[in-house]
Parts: sequence; structure tokens; C-alpha cells
Amino acid sequence: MTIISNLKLWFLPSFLTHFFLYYYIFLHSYKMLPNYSTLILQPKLKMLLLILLIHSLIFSTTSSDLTTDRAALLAFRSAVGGRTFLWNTFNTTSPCNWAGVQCENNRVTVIRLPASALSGKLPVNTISNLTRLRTLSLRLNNLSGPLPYDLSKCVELRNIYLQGNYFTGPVTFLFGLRSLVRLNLADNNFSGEIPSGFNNLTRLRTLLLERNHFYGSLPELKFTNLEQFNVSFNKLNGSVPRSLESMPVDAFLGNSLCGKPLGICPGGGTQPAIATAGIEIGNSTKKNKLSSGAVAGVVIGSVVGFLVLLLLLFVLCRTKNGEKMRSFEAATIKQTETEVSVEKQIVESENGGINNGHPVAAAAALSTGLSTGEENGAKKLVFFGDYYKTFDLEDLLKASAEVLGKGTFGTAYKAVLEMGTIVAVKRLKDVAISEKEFREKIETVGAMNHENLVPLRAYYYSGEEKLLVYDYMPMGSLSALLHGSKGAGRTPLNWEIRSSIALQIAQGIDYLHSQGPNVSHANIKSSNVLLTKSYEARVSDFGLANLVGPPSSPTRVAGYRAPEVTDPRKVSQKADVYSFGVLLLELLTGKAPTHALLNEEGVDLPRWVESVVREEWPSEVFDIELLRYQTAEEEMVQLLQLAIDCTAQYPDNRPSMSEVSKRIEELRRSTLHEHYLVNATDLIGP
Ligand SMILES: Nc1ncnc2c1ncn2[C@@H]1O[C@H](COP(=O)(O)OP(=O)(O)OP(=O)(O)O)[C@@H](O)[C@H]1O
Repeated sequence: MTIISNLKLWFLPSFLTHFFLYYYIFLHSYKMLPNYSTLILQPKLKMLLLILLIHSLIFSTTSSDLTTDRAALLAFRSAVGGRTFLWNTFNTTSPCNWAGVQCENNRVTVIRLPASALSGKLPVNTISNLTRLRTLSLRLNNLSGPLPYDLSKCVELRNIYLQGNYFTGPVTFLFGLRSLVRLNLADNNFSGEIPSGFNNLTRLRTLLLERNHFYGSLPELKFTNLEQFNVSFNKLNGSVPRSLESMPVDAFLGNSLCGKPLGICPGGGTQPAIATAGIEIGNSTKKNKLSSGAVAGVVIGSVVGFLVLLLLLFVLCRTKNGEKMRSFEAATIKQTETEVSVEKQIVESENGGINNGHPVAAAAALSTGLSTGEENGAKKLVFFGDYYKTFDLEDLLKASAEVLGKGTFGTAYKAVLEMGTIVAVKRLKDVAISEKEFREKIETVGAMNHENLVPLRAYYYSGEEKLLVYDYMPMGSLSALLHGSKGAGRTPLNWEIRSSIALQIAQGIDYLHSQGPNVSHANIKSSNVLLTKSYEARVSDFGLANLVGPPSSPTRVAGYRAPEVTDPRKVSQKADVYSFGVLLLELLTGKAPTHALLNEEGVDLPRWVESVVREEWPSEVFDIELLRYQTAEEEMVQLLQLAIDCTAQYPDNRPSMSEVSKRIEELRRSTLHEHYLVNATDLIGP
């Protein structure tokens, strides 16, 4: 239906006009045919020809131009690939209906495809054929190579946003684009000098060139309307031209530039104030001699630098010889040094521990905090079940510890006990309840026993310290796995893993909810889903919301919190369902609820997904890394629907957690039944 209606919309008027016109010509010319000269001179025919000419002109500037635009977009799509499903050309013939494309007067005027996983080079004769283009936004993709030189044909371009790609080469051909108002080429690999040709772009208000490889000196750039300017972190040298002196310092950092608003230039003073890359003093064409003041400055600077270096060495040696750090605070300070990547943690735990020369902030750490003002008898870890009674508080105090991260409820540490056992210790802050209440509540948490929950093994309570001991999860959090470094060496989570993680989380939460109508998790998010070595999901941090005071940061569950929740400690089971729905969307889209794109568009993840699904093909929303699991597409779409159901605005419209876990189970069962045996490798991935 849609195809036909689209075709009708596009072709019908022009087809009808042509039909009547040619019919008319045919009738009249038939009468005139015998005499060729008469035919030329016939005034009626002249009129006809004129109409025909005007019509073909109109025709060529409307539908045929849109045809050219469409062809250009298709060529663009096949060149830079991106999502297989970028534009559903089958259902929507007119390019004006494609995602990220806007038209005016039947011509493509806007392309906005930010963060759409486009990759490769932009060839000539693609974008450049969109001669009415006014906005081109391809930011945050993986596009590379030089920009097509024929982009200069798009003379109506006003806004170019290409930041966050891997484009290379010079940009001189852009100087013909006299209508440009916003030009953002930041975070690419563009190179060459920044020529004075930019001055041709008299309407420019934004010129952002930071974090590229531009070199040479900065020319005088005399823009009258410039609002945003940045050339920081390039390889520029020489002095800041007078016309740019009023720009903020940040606009020039990370170069070898000097002069106002940076330091004074040599000749007129000393070397560039900010010099990170290749300390070449002044303009490369100038050979300046250092003044005596500058020489004195350099000498004093060197001596001070040397002394600082000595001091640093001394401190470092002392730290090493002083063996282990003595407190949790110390461990916290060392956080950045001691945080290790997920991969590193796995290697360590596979090697049987982290003590082998790894820079750990030691957990004698644990001792200082615990010893204050405590009676010996009170220094006891309280265990749940028997499993961990293999160690006591003293063992924990002797363990090596490193900071895993800071959360809402306190700081988490990885502690390696002498016998090789690894545990995670959470040091709670802001415990707002009495000891009796704490012990009662934590007993409930310790009694929770489900394979998809991170088990609380023990706790310690004293006036100053409240510690919780959990199983250590070597693969870290789902959040880190989904959104951590996407560089080489990272294995993306394949569909089978994601779908089983979804089920396991649902089952973990369902178990919690089954403990009573008032039992909820209250802090469901991807950083609270931890993974075992075999990628089994365990939900952590349950039951903690009731132990501590109000959250220090109201944004702690930003993006996951149900709209009706006003007090983050009072969260209903249906609000948990909402948070789970967001988590499910995160697994499916690969986008964190705090994704920059969403912030920019001012929507949350559920509303973004809903709008995309409503307006376009559902496949548009899926994580690019999932698109190759074609056989599981039906399951993905069904899960997407479930996630949308879970994130309904009104709590009563959301399913219960047990319904959710049943639905996922059924979905998985049918997919596995239909496809797994047929094409196991496709589902499992490489
Ligand atoms: N049992 C554990 N095993 C392995 N890593 C853990 C464990 N518990 C927590 N972590 C890691 O420690 C870090 C801090 O966790 P923590 O739970 O304190 O905060 P959070 O989950 O980031 O935020 P919040 O406190 O709001 O839940 C996280 O990166 C988490 O992945």
C-alpha cells in the first residue's frame, strides 16, 4: 500500500500532465503533418511547443531533480554503508520520507545522520549532486579519507557538521561555499595549513577545527559575525593574529602558539605559552633570538623543573618502600592508578590473583578504618550461609585491595585474600539508620538467594564502618561491556549473550519481587548488572536503597527512573519494571540512557525509540553490532516491543516482572527452536 501511494504521490501528477499534453499534440500535429513548413509556422503549434518547453522545464526541476537527489543519496548509502537498514527504500520511494533527510520544494535540503555508524570514504558525485543541500550533519560516524572536492558544488550549504570522524586532507575547496554559517570539522584528521581563504566565508559564525592536524601559522581571520572559534590541539605555531586576540584561551590550547590571549611571543617576549607539540619557537619563517630575560626564564624554569622531578622521584621511592597503603581513603586517592580494565582483571584472576607485582593499593587498607574505637569482640564479619566461612575479618584486613569504583552507596573494592579468594567489598557511606535496623535489613538482603543475584556473603558493622562482602564478578558490569572502549580487541556482545542476559536480569528481579509486594530493587541500571566469566548476568546492589540517606546525586538513576518516582528510595515494583525496560532498550540499541544524542534531542531513551519506531522501520533503532544476526530479527523486534511495554508512562500499563521474564523465555525458546539448530554460528557470532 505504502509503496503504491508513494509512487502515486510522486509520479501521478506528472504522468497525467504528460498524458494530456501529448494527446493534445498528437491530435493537432496529425492535422498539420502533410505540410512541414506549415507545421513550423502554425501559431497554435508554437503555443503548444511553448507549453511543452515550460512543462519539461518544470518537470526537470521538480521530479527529475528529486530523482537525481534520490540517486545521489542511494550512491551515498552504498558508499558509506553504515546500517544495512539505513533508509527503507522499499516502503518509502521519495527520499523526503527517509530518516535524517528533509526536503523543501521537492529538493533535498537537509541530511542529518549523526552517530549512524557510517564508515568509509565519501566519493565524488554523491553528496555533491544534492545541489540544494543546506545542512549536512554526519557527525560522530566513522567516515574517513578526504572530503570529496566536488562538495564545492553545494553552494547553498549553510551548516556543515562533520565532527567526530576520521576525515583527512586539506579543506581548501570549502572556501567556495560562501553561504556557510556553521562549520564544525573538530575531532578529525584534517591537515594542511589554515589558509586565509577562510576569509571568503564572510557569513561564518562557527569555525571549529580543534583536535585535527592543522599546522603552520594562523592567518588573520576577519569574520565580523564569529561566535564560536576553536583551533586547539592542532600543530599550529607562531603568534595569534590580532583579529583573533579576543577569542578565549581555550580556543588555542595544545599548539605552539603565542601572543594574546596566550603568553608573550619571543622577540616581543618569551616562547609560546602553550606548547605541547614540537617546541618550535615563533613562526617557522622567523628566526628569533632569545632575549636575556627569556634566557634567565629558561634557566630558572629548568632548575625548578629538575627539583620538582627529584621530589617526585623521592615520593615515588618512598611509596614503594613503604609497602602497602594504610587506609581506604588512601586506596580511594589511588583510584585512578589502580583501576584496571576488565581485560586486565580477567588476566589477573586467571593468573590466580593480583599480587604479582601489580600496583595495588593494599588493603591493610581495610584495617585502619575498622580498628578505630572497636572492642575486639565486635570485630566480626557476619556471614550468610557457610560458603565463605573460610576467612575472617583478619584475613580481609590483610588482603590486597584496589578500588573498583565509587557508587551511590559508597566505594567498591576488589580484595584478594591471602589464600587466593577474591571478593568485592563495598564500604557504605551515609548509613542513615540505627544498628538494629541495619542488621535487620541487611539480614533480609543476605537471605536473598538466586542464581541471577550477586550474593551478599557477609557484612561488618561498627560505629564508623559498614562493609558488605560480595562475590567478585570478574567480567565487571554490563555497562562497561556495552559502552566501554570500542577499540580493537573488544569483543562486542553478540545477540545470544544479550538475549540471555536480558532473561537472567528479568529472572533475578522477578525473584526479588516474589519476596513480597513491597520488595523492589530501586536502582536497576546496567552498571548494577555484573557478569561472570561465562557471561551470566547477576543483579547487584539490591536492598541498599533503604540503608543509606538520600542520594548525593539526584541523577544517579538518570534515564532509568520511572516518571512517577519522586523519592528514589520509594520505588515500586512497577518502577523497577520501567527501569528494566530502559535496560532492555540499552541492550537492543547499544545506547546508554545518557547518550549524548538523546540529550541533544532532549528526549529519553524510551521516547527516542518510540519515535523512531513510529516514524521509521524498527530496525533503525538496533545496535549496529546486532544487525548481522538476521535470523534473530523477529526476536529482537519482539523484545523491543516488550521494552516499550515496560516503559509505559502509567505504571498500571506495564507488565509485571514475572510476565516479563515469561515473555522473554518464550521468545528465546521459539528463536532457538527455529534458528539455533539450523544456523548456530549465525546466532553465536564469531
Ligand atoms: N561484586 C562485584 N564484582 C566486581 N565488580 C564490582 C562488584 N560490585 C561492584 N563492582 C564494580 O565496582 C564499581 C562501583 O560499583 P558500585 O555498585 O559501588 O557503584 P555503581 O554501580 O557504579 O553505582 P550505584 O552505587 O549507584 O549502584 C562498578 O564499576 C562495579 O562494576
